[in-house]
Amino acid sequence: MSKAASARSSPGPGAALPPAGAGRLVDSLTPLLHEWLPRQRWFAGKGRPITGFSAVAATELMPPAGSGPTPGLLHLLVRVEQRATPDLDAPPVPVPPTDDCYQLLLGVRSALPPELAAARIGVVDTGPLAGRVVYEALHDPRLADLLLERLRSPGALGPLRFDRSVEIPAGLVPRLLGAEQSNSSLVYGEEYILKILRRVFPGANPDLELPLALARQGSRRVPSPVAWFQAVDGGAGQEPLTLGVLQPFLKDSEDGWQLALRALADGDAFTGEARALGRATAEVHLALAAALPTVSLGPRQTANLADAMSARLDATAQAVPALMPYVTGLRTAFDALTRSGNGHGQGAHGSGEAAGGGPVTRAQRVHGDLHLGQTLRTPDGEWSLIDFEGEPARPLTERRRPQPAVRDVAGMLRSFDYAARSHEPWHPDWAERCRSAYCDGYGEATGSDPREDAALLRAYETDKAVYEVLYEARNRPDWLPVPMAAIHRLAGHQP
Ligand SMILES: Nc1ncnc2c1ncn2[C@@H]1O[C@H](COP(=O)(O)OP(=O)(O)O)[C@@H](O)[C@H]1O
Ligand SMILES: O=P(O)(O)O[C@H]1O[C@H](CO)[C@@H](O[C@H]2O[C@H](CO)[C@@H](O)[C@H](O)[C@H]2O)[C@H](O)[C@H]1O
Repeated sequence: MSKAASARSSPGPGAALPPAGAGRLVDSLTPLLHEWLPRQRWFAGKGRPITGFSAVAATELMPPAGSGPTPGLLHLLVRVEQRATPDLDAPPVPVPPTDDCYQLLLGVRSALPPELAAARIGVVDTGPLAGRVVYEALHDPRLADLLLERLRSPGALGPLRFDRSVEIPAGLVPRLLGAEQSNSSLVYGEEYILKILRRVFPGANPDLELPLALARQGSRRVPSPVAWFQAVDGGAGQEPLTLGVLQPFLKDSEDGWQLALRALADGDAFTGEARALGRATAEVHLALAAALPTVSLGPRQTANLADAMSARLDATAQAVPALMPYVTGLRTAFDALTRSGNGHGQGAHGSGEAAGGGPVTRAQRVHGDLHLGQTLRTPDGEWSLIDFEGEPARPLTERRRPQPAVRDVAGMLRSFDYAARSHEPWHPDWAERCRSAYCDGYGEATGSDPREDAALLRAYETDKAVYEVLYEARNRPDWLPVPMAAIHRLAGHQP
């Protein structure tokens, strides 16, 4: 971030509220947030009652007007406390209490025009905004425009710091992308896309950190960030929270998921694209390994990896009882990681022996949640990777740890299976051929086929399918049969 324009005081109105004011504001919004927040797709704490809201920071990007049509824009960082309670319809499970921090951008008006009706959160009862309507600001072009203005002129505003690495043109017309996301994104003038992170954490967010590192490396496989904003004043030595990243918008690109479904519908093989995707993934991995530290995982760390996968399996089976009959079969994939002589450790990403014997696995920074929906093919036929946030449900420290690169390969292999399974009739051969072509392409670019790391690949594929079971149970219960079919296969049950 050192090359970025440095923070200096920012033009225009706006100010941070003092802690007491921020607290009063969030208290007055609490009844509305209770009702609205759990309904948002990006709210990660679904299925558990909210026990409280508290203010981390509140900043007026545009102070609410006393009256008249001018909208105010409030930037809130809100801590959401949730009790440890049973999850879904499952028997009690040890889901620990959480207090996650969410980023909210709220518009404030005295009356909401009809075109913003869908963005309405509600009318505030008490406190400084009593009688005003608050709404999801990203739906309001005037407020989306204001956010871009902040990014165009780097500087500090209370706890918020806006940085940019290039000049950004003014007057780009904003549009909000569809709601099916873990975060929220605004496209400006079909030239840039601003991703607003919703659940935010102290520490460098890989969604900014990795594209910046790849840009330094000269990688053309990832759109490089041109501006970003953070909260820097988290108190008591807390690291900054990454809040948003602006990147070039890949106009007229299509994502790999849509293209794969279209190929299935048209009876096309998709193997050429799968091979190209394998090469693109490999190129990103090579660039990440060159840009950021890599480590070797010895037998003990590999055993820890297997234990963590096993623990996730147990916790998920508690939360989603349909997984229970498969636990023993699935665990064999994790147990195999701790045995030597099983093909693990022979490929490019797991090579050599530890001093005391046993395999050594190479680990590096990875994408962490790679699937077809995270790939974009531009009109010139090139593939890019996006969304380096990692699996949103995992802690940031875990997501930022170097990991075996086959983890991403496994994610993409799962995705070909997902695509085939979500098409009627099911085409298992289509998925098999794509999976194979993807590994071929990956091997061509790295000189080593990921299938050589058979045990590691199977373990990661199993771990990913377990993650997907929980993800679908929480977010899209209708999709649960898709990962469950893979669970059936990976556990060694008869078709
Ligand atoms: N640079 C880009 N160019 C074009 N479209 C993009 C770009 N980045 C993201 N998108 C689109 O925005 C969607 C959401 O972005 P993503 O980073 O995956 O957000 P989330 O973490 O909320 O899922 C993607 O599925 C893709 O369609
Ligand atoms: O929101 P993100 O894109 O960061 O990722 C989450 O949502 C994904 C679904 O939108 C989910 O991916 C799963 O479904 C995909 C099809 O919609 C499929 O291609 C993936 O293979 C499958 O894992 C992802 O796991 C989740 O983290």
